[in-house]
Amino acid sequence: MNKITDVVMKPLEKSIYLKPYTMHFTQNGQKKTWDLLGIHDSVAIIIYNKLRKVLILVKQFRPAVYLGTIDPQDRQIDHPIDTAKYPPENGITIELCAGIVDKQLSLAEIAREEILEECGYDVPVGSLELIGSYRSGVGTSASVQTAYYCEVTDAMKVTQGGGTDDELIDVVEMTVAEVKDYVTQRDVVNSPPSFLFGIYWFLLNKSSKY
Ligand SMILES: Nc1ncnc2c1ncn2[C@@H]1O[C@H](COP(=O)(O)OP(=O)(O)O[C@H]2O[C@H](CO)[C@@H](O)[C@H](O)[C@H]2O)[C@@H](O)[C@H]1O
Ligand SMILES: [Mg+2]
Repeated sequence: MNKITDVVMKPLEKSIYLKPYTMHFTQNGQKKTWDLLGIHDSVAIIIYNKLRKVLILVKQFRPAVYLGTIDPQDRQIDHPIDTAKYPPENGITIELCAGIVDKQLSLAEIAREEILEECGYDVPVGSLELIGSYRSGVGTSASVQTAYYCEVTDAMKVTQGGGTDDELIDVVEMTVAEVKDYVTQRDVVNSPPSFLFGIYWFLLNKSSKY
């Protein structure tokens, strides 16, 4: 996919993607604090190619997932990460096509753009079926993610996809049987809860129709 080298952790200085805070509050008269990260809202799309009966998914290297595979004593600031001991491939996930809400467009328009940029399908915005919105996390960061369902055909495929600018994304196709095996495996599923939600939503609401 792509070769990851020269990995080293540095302290966060400033970021346009996340804002660290401590919230101070009083609950039932008791003073408390909670450490938090402010992050963007997002959209995610379950894409089904109805002609070839495959789900269209994305595979990419996720630094946060990779970090989670590294023992705390081996990820100290300014100490190079041993990529022989911790293979970067362990940071590669399978996910729904998804993107952050960072433009003045409707959520459905942002979803349409992500489908085109990441997966290469040019879909009419009206073909997106709204599934619903939920909290992306509740511990240290929480934003709203809105999920859509979209059916595509090969005639809508206009590019290879793969993301924009410096994004490196592989488009992956999985049959319903393959995705069922993937989400029910005993090993850790290297995918976020939003992916599991989307796949189970599809299996419950759509897959029996095909
Ligand atoms: N912390 C960071 N540091 C540096 N660059 C960053 C960054 N966050 C974003 N970026 C940049 O912005 C781009 C954002 O990509 P997307 O809009 O496709 O969102 P993404 O799929 O990562 O997350 C969406 O999809 C996944 C689900 O698969 C959700 O977990 C997530 O909340 C949602 O926003 C990245 O490719 C990168 O260039
Ligand atoms: Mg994305």
